[in-house]
Amino acid sequence: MLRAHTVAQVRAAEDALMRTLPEGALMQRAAHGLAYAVLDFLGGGYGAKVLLQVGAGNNGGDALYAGAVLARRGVGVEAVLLAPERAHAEGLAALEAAYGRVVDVEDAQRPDVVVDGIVGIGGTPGLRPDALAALERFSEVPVVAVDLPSGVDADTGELAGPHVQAAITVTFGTHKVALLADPAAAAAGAVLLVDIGLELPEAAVEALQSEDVAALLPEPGGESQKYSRGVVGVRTGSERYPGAAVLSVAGAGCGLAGMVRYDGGATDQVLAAHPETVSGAGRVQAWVVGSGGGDQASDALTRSLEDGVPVVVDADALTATPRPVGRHAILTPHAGELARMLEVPREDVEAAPLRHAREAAAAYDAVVLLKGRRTVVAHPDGRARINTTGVPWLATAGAGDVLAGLVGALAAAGLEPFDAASAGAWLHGAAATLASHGGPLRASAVAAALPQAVRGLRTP
Ligand SMILES: NC(=O)C1=CN([C@@H]2O[C@H](COP(=O)(O)OP(=O)(O)OC[C@H]3O[C@@H](n4cnc5c(N)ncnc54)[C@H](OP(=O)(O)O)[C@@H]3O)[C@@H](O)[C@H]2O)[C@@H](O)CC1
Ligand SMILES: [K+]
Repeated sequence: MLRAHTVAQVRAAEDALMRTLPEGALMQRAAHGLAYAVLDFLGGGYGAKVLLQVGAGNNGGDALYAGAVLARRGVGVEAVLLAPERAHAEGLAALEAAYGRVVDVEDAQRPDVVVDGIVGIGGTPGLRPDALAALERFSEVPVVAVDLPSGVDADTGELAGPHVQAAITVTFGTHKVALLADPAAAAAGAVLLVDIGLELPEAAVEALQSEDVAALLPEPGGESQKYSRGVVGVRTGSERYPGAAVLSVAGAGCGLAGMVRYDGGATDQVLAAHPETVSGAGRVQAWVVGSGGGDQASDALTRSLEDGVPVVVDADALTATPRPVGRHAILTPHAGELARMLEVPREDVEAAPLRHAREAAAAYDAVVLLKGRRTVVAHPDGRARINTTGVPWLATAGAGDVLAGLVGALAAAGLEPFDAASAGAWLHGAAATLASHGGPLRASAVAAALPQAVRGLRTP
């Protein structure tokens, strides 16, 4: 499991650890990790040039100490001090002892890499004009961010004005929430975690990794039969929108549940595309409702909720969902749908997906899966997971139908709604990566790649 913590949690863990260590030891661990990450990024030290952007706090201290390590490895290191009187004194002395140079920004040479040590977890969101001006001098040069891309809100992943856009972020001790949650996570680039020995409490936000998903997936045994593996019922699509039914049944038919039952208005098309589907009402262990259901979606939702089994609620059924609906429901909106459900502008949801997913989970007392580049799964008890698999090509019509069906199959197989939603999002993204091969994809190809994504988890 990849874990992200809040600033308060990191501060408490740092304080506890610092009491047991010699002064400055933690910063040395951080700075060495940072320096070696920069060397890797540069592909070697000699002849390379690095410019440090150094703020007034310990984030700048990390950059200065790392600069000293780099300078001793043959890198030409220059440092711009944004607050010269308050720059980390020992870090600055270390840099100068290694023949690094302090320069005014207009005198700096064009570097191969800019190191962003402007602010870390002590920063307020946004960038001050002097920092912005210093960054703009070499705006085309890749940035390695120290701990966080400066300017983002560490605890929420929200933005408040200008911020650093990093190629990589080297973070210390644990991931910060902003490194997982969009829109800030999109500013972090690839994230490298340097272990500095912190003992941390339960995470504020998690991201499932392949081994977590593998451990959650159902495992058929010799005794298994189709009913014991779970039946997933699908009430999506209509005569007018048969495609939604075909695609959600394709997701539900990923093979992780024992059987798919279709009980909607596009039976002929579903059976033609997926002959293994059983048609008509009957007992199921989870329902999938909403997508392409048009006017009948609300009725399908009501009937499905009456069964008391988990219900995946998508698209047309979302606005008809009672508030609260209860914890057997898994709501799967995209930003526009969540905006309508919460009666807020869509841009507000896009600017703060984690916050809005949590608000909706609390308001509906249900698991909410908010689709996006970084899909958020929020539990009404406050837990949240963020999905990191997938490719931009996955933003395509019908992909959400496949996801709803897949999550339904996992719930029918016995996963808790929170696990079904987050494992479903992970597999959906992994299947999209396989289907894409770096190029465009169709939603049906994502569904077709699901067994391969599952197989990939099982191969040692
Ligand atoms: N603690 C530890 O053991 C370890 C900590 N480590 C490192 O320390 C970092 C935290 O350091 P920190 O607490 O000194 O705060 P930090 O992020 O440098 O920023 C505070 C300074 O920035 C300024 N400032 C604020 N907002 C700003 C803005 N928008 N734009 C511009 N400036 C702004 C603010 O100035 P002021 O508001 O006072 O003018 C203040 O002086 C952490 O992220 C990690 O990198 C590692 O070495 C591992 C061990
Ligand atoms: K930074």
